[in-house]
Amino acid sequence: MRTPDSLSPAPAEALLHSQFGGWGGGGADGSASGSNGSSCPNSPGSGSAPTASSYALTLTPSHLHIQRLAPRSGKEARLLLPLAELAGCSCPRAPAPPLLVLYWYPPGRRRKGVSRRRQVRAYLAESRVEAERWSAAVQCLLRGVRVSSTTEFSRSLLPRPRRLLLLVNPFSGRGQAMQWCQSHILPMIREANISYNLIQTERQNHARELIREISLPEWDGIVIVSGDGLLHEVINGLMERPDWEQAIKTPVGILPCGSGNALAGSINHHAGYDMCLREPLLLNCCFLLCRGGVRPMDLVSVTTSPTSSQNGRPAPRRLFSFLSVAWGFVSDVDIESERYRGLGSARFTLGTLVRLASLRSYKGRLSYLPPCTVAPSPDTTPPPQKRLLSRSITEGLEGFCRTPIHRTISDMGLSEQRSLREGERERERQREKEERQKERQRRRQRARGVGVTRASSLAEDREREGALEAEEQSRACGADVPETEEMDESADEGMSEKTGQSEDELDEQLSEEKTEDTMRDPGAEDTEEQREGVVEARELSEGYGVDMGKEADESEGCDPYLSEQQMARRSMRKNSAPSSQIASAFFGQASVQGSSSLEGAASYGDDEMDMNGTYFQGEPFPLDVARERALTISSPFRHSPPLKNGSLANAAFNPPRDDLLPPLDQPLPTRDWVTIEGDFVLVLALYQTHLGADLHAAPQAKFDDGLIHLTFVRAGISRATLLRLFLAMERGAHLSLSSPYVSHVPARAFRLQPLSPRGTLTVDGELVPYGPLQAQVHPSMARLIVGDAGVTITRF
Ligand SMILES: Nc1ncnc2c1ncn2[C@@H]1O[C@H](COP(=O)(O)OP(=O)(O)OP(=O)(O)O)[C@@H](O)[C@H]1O
Repeated sequence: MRTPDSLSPAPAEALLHSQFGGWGGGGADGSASGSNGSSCPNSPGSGSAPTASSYALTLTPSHLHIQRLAPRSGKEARLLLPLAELAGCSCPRAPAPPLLVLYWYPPGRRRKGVSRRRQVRAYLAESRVEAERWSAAVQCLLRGVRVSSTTEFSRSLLPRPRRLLLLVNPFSGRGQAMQWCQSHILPMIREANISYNLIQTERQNHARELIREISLPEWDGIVIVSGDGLLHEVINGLMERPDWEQAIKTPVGILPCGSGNALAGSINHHAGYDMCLREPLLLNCCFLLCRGGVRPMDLVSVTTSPTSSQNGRPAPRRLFSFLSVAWGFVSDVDIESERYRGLGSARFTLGTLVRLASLRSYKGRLSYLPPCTVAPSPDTTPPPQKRLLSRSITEGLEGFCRTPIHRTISDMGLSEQRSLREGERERERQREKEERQKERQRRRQRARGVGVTRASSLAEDREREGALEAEEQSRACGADVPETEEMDESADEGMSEKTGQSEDELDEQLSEEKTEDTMRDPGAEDTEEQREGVVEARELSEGYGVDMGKEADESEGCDPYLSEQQMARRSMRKNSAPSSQIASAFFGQASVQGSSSLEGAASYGDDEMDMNGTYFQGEPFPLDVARERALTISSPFRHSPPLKNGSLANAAFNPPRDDLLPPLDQPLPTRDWVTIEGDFVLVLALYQTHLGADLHAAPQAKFDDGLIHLTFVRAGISRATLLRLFLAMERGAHLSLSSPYVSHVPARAFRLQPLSPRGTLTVDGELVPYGPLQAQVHPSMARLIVGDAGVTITRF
């Protein structure tokens, strides 16, 4: 029996005080308690019986104080039972004896993976009326009913029992969902006096269809017993209803039976519990569900590339996400590790090792809108005037590790330029030129070992491209091309970003692991090591009894082991891919293939899926500068009609507008947006604290902070550093890991334009068409059942 320091409640705190007899006698401490449900006093014929013990019970708003009176009363015979650890309470009907039954789930010892234990404690009241009074009082406190020491407790004070719709995916995770329902979930839910209806899903999208149709007022909450994928269906089913505004306010909950269980990990963390997996995690989440606290949760509206034509015209798809958007390493691991599903959450560990062994990078452009800056108070110095014409330059990426850079905007601001007077333009050009020179100077210093990495600017890429092409032409004509400083530098920059001896790598090699290889070093040793890595991963997987199959890998156009020259040229061209290509993809323009593959337009409508379920584009992005400029000065999105797209297009209602984003086929606003362009190992947008139950990837996130937490890792990072990043992520300690390749920034919206022709994109772990994608947060749109921790807004 636990003996806390101050056991006796202050008299003013006491709501009820009575004497009870003992029941059952199974407790090791001699108290009348049963445990683990084997002798549940709910069933009169269960074999339990009155004992000779007697107890004094005192109920306060936060605790139940239990003092054994006989035999052996005293300090050591006291128990302080926090109501926060009770799942429920009951008074079995006649002919059962008048019992007060408490269902207590104290947390396990604070050790990783130790589960909370179920204990049933029963006390025999003098009369049924007394037992019911106590039961009502405890339930009032558990349900948040306002009470005081003068309250006359009775059943009539209680709100009606809660009703939950449980949706179970029997195939999630390792296929244990139904078994865990029987053994853990349903017993606890019954003890909490919750009514439920359980439906097993029969196929993908079954839950989504169901949620679109059902009458929602009948339910106090929709709870999925599965992984995150099924909740994604439910959220989207709710958003596809004509009454979506009301429907999305239905509290949703999750009982983790999947492989990743990211949202469950976030709920577990929010409640203040230690990280755990499998049954301990399930018990924690089920317990929190029974407690019933509800919080607002942000949703992120994601617009993806179209997959199919509607009336001959491809339309973008829109969906709602509660967890993440991933591109590169994270989504690759997620999708490719499907084949190891039998391993449960270990599938991600294995998938990570396999992907690390053959690390890929992807070209692309990431633009994001940082959170609003706080309006300056009158006495503060006004912020420096924004540069009117700026470029997509990212300086000092190491600074990104902690602070967002807000000042960088795209170079597509032709509409802004128009408003400049001639003189201003001239001064601006001059300033730009000076800045470019300074930048070159800085880069030279960095290349000597003290620098930081940078993203290539669109304008500079074009410059380089032009210079390179001119050089090529001259060479083709047999001309002797003078190697000016400008040319040297451009080529050098271009090459340095593409080769194993990049300035960034120099940094990292110098600072942390001089002997380590980097992923894009084309050297023979590197390739050898990669092969070894694959072999190791294969051996590991064989150890698990898993057939790894053939790696889907290294498609044309993104082979990291091309010659330096090829790499530099190819990437220069692709980095310059403009937003016009998105437009042409949507509207089928410029679909004619030119003689050069670079002149054709990519068509997202032609997305294909390979054997691994990976979407890829048939063609790389071509460059169409004229079209891009035309689009750049087109009208801003604010005047455009609300999006009507994807599965929501046919509905006779308006889904919430993405007011921060233009349509996907139009350029982003020039103000406030930051654009980073180059080679990425991964881009991850997360809005929960956890990416998996054991991956604390965004410790700073809150359910309703109105933020998307972006993490991006740029090419050049070594495998060792990437592995360290993921290992540190388990503890949420990765934010302090300093690498110039790793950046963490908050955002309200972002756009991702993959420029590599092949890759995987996932939303909440579900595969979506590969191609441009954009997203915007909609703060506090949904409601999540999270239990008691934090500020409880309401109870369901
Ligand atoms: N009865 C079913 N049969 C086949 N697929 C289903 C069924 N019910 C749901 N699905 C789909 O299965 C996919 C995976 O489900 P879910 O995410 O719940 O499990 P998981 O992948 O094991 O977990 P996690 O997403 O946490 O890794 C989802 O896309 C979901 O839509």
